[in-house]
Amino acid sequence: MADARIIDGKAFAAGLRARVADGVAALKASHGVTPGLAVVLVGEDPASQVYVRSKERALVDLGMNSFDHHEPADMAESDLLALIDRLNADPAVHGILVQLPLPRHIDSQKVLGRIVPEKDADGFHIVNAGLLATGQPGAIVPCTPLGSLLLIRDTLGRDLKGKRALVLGRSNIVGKPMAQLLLQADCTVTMAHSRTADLPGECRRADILVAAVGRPEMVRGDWIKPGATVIDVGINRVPAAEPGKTRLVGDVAFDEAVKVAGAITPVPGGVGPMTIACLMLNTLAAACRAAGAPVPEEAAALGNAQGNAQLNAQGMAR
Ligand SMILES: Nc1nc2c(c(=O)[nH]1)N[C@@H](CN(C=O)c1ccc(C(=O)N[C@@H](CCC(=O)O)C(=O)O)cc1)CN2
Ligand SMILES: [Mg+2]
Repeated sequence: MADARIIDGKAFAAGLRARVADGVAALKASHGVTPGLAVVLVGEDPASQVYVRSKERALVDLGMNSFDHHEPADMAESDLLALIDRLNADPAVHGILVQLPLPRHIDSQKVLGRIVPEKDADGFHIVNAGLLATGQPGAIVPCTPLGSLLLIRDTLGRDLKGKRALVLGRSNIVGKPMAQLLLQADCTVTMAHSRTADLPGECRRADILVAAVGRPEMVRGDWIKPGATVIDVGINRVPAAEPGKTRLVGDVAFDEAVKVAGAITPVPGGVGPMTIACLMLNTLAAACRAAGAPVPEEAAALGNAQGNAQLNAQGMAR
């Protein structure tokens, strides 16, 4: 069997960013509105600093406003909540992003829950989770699962009806929303996790396998159904062969899986770049909603007939 097609998330993300830039220009021209995202970073975690810088650069590159709030690690939770309140009230701010993880003395759920749902660019608020779970078009969808769905659609086409999908991992920010998106796309969805019996057997039944457990190379080649589409959400840093160096691996043993799968995302260069591109898309969508302009279809990402009918009714489908 030929090796799997490598799904180029970096290239797809570049195309998506170009479409977002076009949408930003169109919104400026039609409504005189420049989308703006407040980027809140608390503390000096080096990885978070890198991600936040990439987000701020992407915003400016695509013609949007970046409102940067870099706060000290010992910031009081009450001060962070007060900052969120100010951003909620600011009409120039269409989206608010609080980089995770937050320092341990701050209750992340409390902070994320303080963001008004319509500015929740990450889609982490329980109102957005509820809208997604009930299949409503106004949901802001978390960036990593949204990006994963866009890659799956690009690989398999938009009709995913009847496909068996397995989501490995049950986090609120990846596993659960990913399962909801696949369910709405009419897949038969299984959620698996560390306590699942016969995990390899469950995986082997899946036409679409999304791995989001945070365990380096846990999914082996012989866990994969021949020809399956494999989406590897894991970003794990492990020691490299060269002493003192590290390298990135996913949750899937890529060298084994590539020989069995039909298509597979690499790490790096697969799902990762989609996360920031989808944050840009969600920011544009939030600004469109605030301005009463049509929302880009990719941001809604409802793959089912019901969702598309709802979108058509609002003149949003492409
Ligand atoms: N508020 C949020 N916090 C965090 C999120 C998030 O979506 N919202 N996700 C992660 C970090 N993250 C963005 O914030 C992120 C992680 C990875 C990548 C990425 O492009 N990865 C590259 C590899 C990068 C490298 O070499 O280290 C890839 O996979 O190709 C983008 C964004 C946690 N926090
Ligand atoms: Mg990747």
